[in-house]
Amino acid sequence: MARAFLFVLDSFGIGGARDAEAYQDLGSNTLGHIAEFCAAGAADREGLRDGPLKLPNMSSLGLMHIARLASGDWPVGMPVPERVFGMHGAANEVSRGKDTPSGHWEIAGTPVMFDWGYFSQEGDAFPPELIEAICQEAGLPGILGNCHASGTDIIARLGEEHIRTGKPICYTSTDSVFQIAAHETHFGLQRLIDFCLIVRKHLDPLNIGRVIARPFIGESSAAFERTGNRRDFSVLPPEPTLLDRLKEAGRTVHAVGKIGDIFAHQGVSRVIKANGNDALMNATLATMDDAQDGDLVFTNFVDFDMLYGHRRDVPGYAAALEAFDKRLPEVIRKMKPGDLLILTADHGCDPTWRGTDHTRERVPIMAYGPGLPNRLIGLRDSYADIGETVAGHLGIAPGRHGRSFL
Ligand SMILES: O=P(O)(O)O[C@H]1O[C@H](CO)[C@@H](O)[C@H]1O
Ligand SMILES: [Mn+2]
Ligand SMILES: [Mn+2]
Repeated sequence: MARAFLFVLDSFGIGGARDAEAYQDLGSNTLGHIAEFCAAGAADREGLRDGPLKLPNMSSLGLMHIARLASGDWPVGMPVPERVFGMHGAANEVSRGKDTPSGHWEIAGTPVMFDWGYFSQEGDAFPPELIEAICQEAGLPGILGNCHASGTDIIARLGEEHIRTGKPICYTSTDSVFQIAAHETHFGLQRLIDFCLIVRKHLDPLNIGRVIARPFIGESSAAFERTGNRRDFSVLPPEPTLLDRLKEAGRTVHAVGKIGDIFAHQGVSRVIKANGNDALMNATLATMDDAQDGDLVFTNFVDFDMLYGHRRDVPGYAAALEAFDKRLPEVIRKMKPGDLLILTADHGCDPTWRGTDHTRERVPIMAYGPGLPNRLIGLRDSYADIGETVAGHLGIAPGRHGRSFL
């Protein structure tokens, strides 16, 4: 039994999704394209990184073999190790949304078998009666934005007008989200959170997955910067997840980073917040020291997606992967006999792809533990196999979806 450590590298897809075409994502491959750019010298950035993508530790856990299995090609310019350790494979997503909650809930054994609500791509994104209702309830003069946008672009474009008028910036994406950007001091962080809660209530009938608070600071367009005070207000998962099942069995679920928010705090025993992948890794390592036999430590590493994937920043994404990889031995050193570590992702966000949205891809599964056999677990039909593997490892009853690969 011992403990389970489940790490989601947010948006670290590996291409090859069977249904990618339906999302206009045929050919997208987050790892594959980053490796290609790096090998071609197109991801060099002075003071940050250069040359081919270097992920020796994840490669030892089977990443190269997984990539070839999932998309047919070895990642360009990356050595293939002779020996790999642990169990490794790739998974398809059965949930229809290529978004964070769908991905995480499916990883936790609960696929999303219904369609989320989405906002219009043409004209105004939000229905006028919704805007009227939320502004009236919050006592606001109106909103800015009302469109599909990239979060950093829209604050650069509308942030000054927001400060002048007091109107929050509301935008969406191809995810089922209503995002609200507002200045931390001019508008106020608490006021932003209160507004999000009002909006959350009005969106439940529209089946929108998340309202996200996007606070920022700075005094002019060029200086605006989003802060670590982001908050996600999610609807509840459609069924009890692995987290609820563990909690019910008396286990402690340690949720590091945005995991608590993603699960609307259902099945979460402890929330450990940290801002940035490095701080998230530190928090995870500290939590590994606290975790008892039978516990789950569940961490989301958000920077890959938020800072680099959506921003279409290939050198940034590559450097973040290399930094993560470098710290993996610290994790391995903390593992005790009987522990299980699984690295995976929730969807893709290919930084070389058009637009700024997620991409429909397969995700890697790298499972490692002292004494775990070394073998390929193939292409899994659902991310739910990951949650069921954790359930089996921690000795709780199987759930309704997926099956353990142990
Ligand atoms: O462009 P930003 O604000 O980072 O938004 C991105 O982040 C959202 C939530 O992860 C996604 O839906 C995507 O739109
Ligand atoms: Mn995500
Ligand atoms: Mn995202």
